[in-house]
Amino acid sequence: MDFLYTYETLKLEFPLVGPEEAKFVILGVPFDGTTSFKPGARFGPTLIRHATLNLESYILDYDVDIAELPIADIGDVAVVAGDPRKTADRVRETVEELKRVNPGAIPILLGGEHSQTLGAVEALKPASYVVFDAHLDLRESYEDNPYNHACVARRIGELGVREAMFGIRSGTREEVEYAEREGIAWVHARDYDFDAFVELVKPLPEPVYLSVDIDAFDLSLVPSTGTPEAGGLKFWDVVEAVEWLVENKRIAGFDIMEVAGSGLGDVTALTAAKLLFHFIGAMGKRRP
Ligand SMILES: N=C(N)NCCCCNCCCN
Ligand SMILES: [Mn+2]
Ligand SMILES: [Mn+2]
Repeated sequence: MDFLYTYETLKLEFPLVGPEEAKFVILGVPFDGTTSFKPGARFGPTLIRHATLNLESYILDYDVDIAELPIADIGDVAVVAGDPRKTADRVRETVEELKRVNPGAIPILLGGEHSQTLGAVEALKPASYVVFDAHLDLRESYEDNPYNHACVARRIGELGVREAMFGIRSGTREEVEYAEREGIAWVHARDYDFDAFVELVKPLPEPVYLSVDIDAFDLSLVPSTGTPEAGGLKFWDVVEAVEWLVENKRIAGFDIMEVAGSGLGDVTALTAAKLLFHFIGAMGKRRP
């Protein structure tokens, strides 16, 4: 099947199925047009796919071989250079097209900057948005653009989607006050633990869209990202939360965003690829 806005790319190395029969559908969004500090997230989708070549498809934690699961990869979205809204429109239209041909598919976005999560959320209309991020992303506008990566959670909340954020350690006073006014729950990275995650996420309505801005992890794991911040989360802390979420909530979609880098085998892409495999593996382990 051909999508209006996608083109073929490097693929994962195990047998992939078509988007019509897949359970998981990977879509790259190589966009970094509003990156404000470190560029390179446009290379994220390719770097993550390449990093997966280094990993075993068998997830020994779960006794699941994801190569046996129905996964499709529909390539990357053709971005509109410098325009986060028009590119997110293409993401939205691509995900809408996918859901028309395969309503049961779970889209997995590989970014590319966080602004593009909006397109997937607009298409999927989840009841809740659970996000791991160093940043609140609740700015009204940043660098004269309301669709800047620093505004994505505000745009999503304006759609009426409930939000819970984890790993936060950066934001403005206005964003903190906005979160307070709007009842947006967030946990500072220094206060994060599994119990705090379950306590906030358990009452959220389903389905849930799970977004991981890779800068939620500690800087040692993700040196190549758009707006790096020290003092982040540990890898297995996030995986443990993902496992609980997958087991206890219906998932509308998933993404791993803000993976930048300039070379193959980049540490940040390896972290993202491992997380990707654990998400798919945990979904594969879940009772039908
Ligand atoms: N959501 C985000 N990634 N936010 C980052 C926005 C840019 C913050 N730089 C502020 C620099 C002030 N000197
Ligand atoms: Mn961030
Ligand atoms: Mn973000």
